[in-house]
Amino acid sequence: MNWDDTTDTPAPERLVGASADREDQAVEAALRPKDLDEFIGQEKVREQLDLVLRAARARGATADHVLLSGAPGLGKTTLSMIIAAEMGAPIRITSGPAIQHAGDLAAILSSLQEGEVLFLDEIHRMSRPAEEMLYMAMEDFRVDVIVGKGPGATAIPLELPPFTLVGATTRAGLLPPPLRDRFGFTAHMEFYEPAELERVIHRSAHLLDVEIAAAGAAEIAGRSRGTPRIANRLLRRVRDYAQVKADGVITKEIAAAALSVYEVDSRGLDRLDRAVLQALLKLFAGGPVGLSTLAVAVGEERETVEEVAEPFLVREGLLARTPRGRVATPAAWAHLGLTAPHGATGGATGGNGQQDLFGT
Ligand SMILES: Nc1ncnc2c1ncn2[C@@H]1O[C@H](COP(=O)(O)OP(=O)(O)OP(=O)(O)O)[C@@H](O)[C@H]1O
Repeated sequence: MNWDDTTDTPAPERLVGASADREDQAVEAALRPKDLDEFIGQEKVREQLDLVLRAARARGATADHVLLSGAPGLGKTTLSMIIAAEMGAPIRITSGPAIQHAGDLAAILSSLQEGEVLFLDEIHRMSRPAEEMLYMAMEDFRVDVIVGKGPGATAIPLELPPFTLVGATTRAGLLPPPLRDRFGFTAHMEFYEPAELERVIHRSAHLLDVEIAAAGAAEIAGRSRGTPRIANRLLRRVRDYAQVKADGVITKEIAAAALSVYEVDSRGLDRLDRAVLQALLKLFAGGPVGLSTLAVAVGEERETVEEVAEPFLVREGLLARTPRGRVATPAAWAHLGLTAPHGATGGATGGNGQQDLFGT
């Protein structure tokens, strides 16, 4: 496998952050499923992809270009490697931010072997000229390399061997339609169900040679935010705790105790998520409150609250973004074990699910 990615390794992140930190990158290779049968969940995507790949193999052809969209850590890189493995093809890995000039892309494309899989992560972040070069490469397996500058510049056509582009994006909506249309198969990856994450955790525990009880895996799965990468990361932290504080076996109690040390609660909220909810409930009676005011109250940047904490709180149904500001839902009061003050705009009558939240 070839790594062309020259972007910086991201700094270590929150324990429940979905992007890969350095430790993830070091261990993930060992935990990646190697073929479609080993890949857990995403049934529809697997079934459809299986058909696409089998048909291409039967024709002796290169597989169609594939676009994978979905949040970080759901298995896009893993699937691209599986596509290459299933096609018996080598894979080259790069990313949109690493391709700033059309020449960068031309260099990669012109060195591809026949049938090779080119994985382009964060394809929505590629520069415009590179993107335009990619259109022709995808469609005609040809690029025009521009030599020289100004009026004397000439385009030299360069034939490419047939290849399969696997593009990955967290933001499919940001892709220009001409690019989106050139993919023969598009798959959207969903967040995983807790039962699927339990299977991911059991599989990883087996590979890491860690003993884990079913209830221990369920405890970790429930806190993993629907994301295999987070499940694997939490498993490693729980393994440390089990090794230091117990006999190395992960039980439900050990998992819960370990994750409370790391301040990851029963729904996967961390310190920042809870600070935002607590401020919203305790200082602003559940809202509505403006984002900037909320950010000042928790001592964080506005962007941090908006981009780091809020998406998961919204997805979990704990916080709503309304035109009048941020509002806590009844589930938020219940989750923090608080009772809404009578008459609070974002108010509920407590943790019993009765509420008049949007009735005002
Ligand atoms: N379906 C799955 N079954 C088992 N393990 C999985 C699955 N999906 C992902 N994983 C594990 O989760 C980790 C992260 O997966 P991967 O790197 O493929 O995510 P990604 O979507 O490419 O993330 P990013 O968008 O940050 O590049 C890997 O270690 C992989 O082993």
